[in-house]
Amino acid sequence: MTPAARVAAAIGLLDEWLAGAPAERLLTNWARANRYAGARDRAAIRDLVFDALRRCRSVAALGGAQTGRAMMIGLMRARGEDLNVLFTGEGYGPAPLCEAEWNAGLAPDDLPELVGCDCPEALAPVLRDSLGRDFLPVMHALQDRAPVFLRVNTRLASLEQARATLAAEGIETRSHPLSPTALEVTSNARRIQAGRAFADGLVELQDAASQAVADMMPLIPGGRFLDYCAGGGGKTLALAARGEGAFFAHDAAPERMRDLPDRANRAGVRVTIAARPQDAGLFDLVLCDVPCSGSGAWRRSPEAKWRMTPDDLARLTDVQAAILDRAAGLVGPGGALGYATCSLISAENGAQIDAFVQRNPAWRVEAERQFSPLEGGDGFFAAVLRRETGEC
Ligand SMILES: C[S@@+](CC[C@H](N)C(=O)[O-])C[C@H]1O[C@@H](n2cnc3c(N)ncnc32)[C@H](O)[C@@H]1O
Repeated sequence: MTPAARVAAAIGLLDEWLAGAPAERLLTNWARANRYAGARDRAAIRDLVFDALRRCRSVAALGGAQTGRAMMIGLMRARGEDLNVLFTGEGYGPAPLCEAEWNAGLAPDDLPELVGCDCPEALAPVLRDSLGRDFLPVMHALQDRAPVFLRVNTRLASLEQARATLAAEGIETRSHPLSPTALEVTSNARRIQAGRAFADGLVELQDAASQAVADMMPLIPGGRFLDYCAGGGGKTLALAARGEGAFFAHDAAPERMRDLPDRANRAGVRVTIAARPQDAGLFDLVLCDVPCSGSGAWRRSPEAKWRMTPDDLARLTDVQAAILDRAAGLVGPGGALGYATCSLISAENGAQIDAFVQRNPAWRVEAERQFSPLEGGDGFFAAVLRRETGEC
């Protein structure tokens, strides 16, 4: 496909997204319906769609309308591309711009602040409150693609061994200060999942701040550890790679853990799926990586930024509080309760922990940390709590 034909495909997909369809499903269906498109075309179209979604407000304003076509015009304007080359109407490319389109759209310097930083209007007050002076730098950081990070499975390889195996496949990496197991991929990220290092369990795809959250969780040798909101099991595997013990994974939606047994096998660790953790005894650590706004990960999942409402946020904070209260009952004497979100919003983070301690005065905060996208990884929050009296 020509670059112009890819732009035309992205325009169609963005129109469907604006009508309410989820981006991932649209891209999958598009690939099925257009078998002539190769892997490079699919990747390029995906990048165009996601680049536009990260900057949905600003590219629509630069293009002059909230349509797929205007968003692509706006994105190309933001990139300084020549619209006469991409919008020719030749082959499968989009039609040339009409007079009105040439004149439509704001200049970059005229974008209102929230539009220019692609902040959702309804969540702007809580984001401003939560981020303080970092509000604008963080919102601007979330307009760009996230770096690709790997977690080295130090049970199977050292950082240097993993780097060498990756380099032999043309995948260049560098270490990252957020976690001693993190490698930032600097070239050929698309080769990772087909490569040896990945197939042999030496590395997993995992954001560096997500790894740092797992690093913060206290493990004791031979202990019993529960990942209470395990999802795909990224944090379960990061914990299990750190030491010996019995690792359990639970999720209210067990189908999300479908791939976890295979991933654990590949990583050389054992993870027990706990359908009813309340029947599995007490634990030395219960980690609650709770459902959240995902605001720290909006670079990876940009549509969540535009679809989340303040009501959704209020519902989520209720769920988070209920999960913490339930999980606290699964922690044994002297054990720890871990809490994590990939959120930048304090109602889901520090305020949630403060409220938990108010409801449960026997617990104290042992560690607490907000990770900012300005540090390179996703925005994450993590806290470790311990019951002071040892009673349960
Ligand atoms: C942020 S995701 C977890 C991501 C995962 N820990 C990882 O690192 O890949 C939150 C998970 O919480 C699960 N969840 C939602 N409500 C829950 C509940 N009441 N109890 C347990 N899990 C819940 C969701 O199904 C979802 O998989």
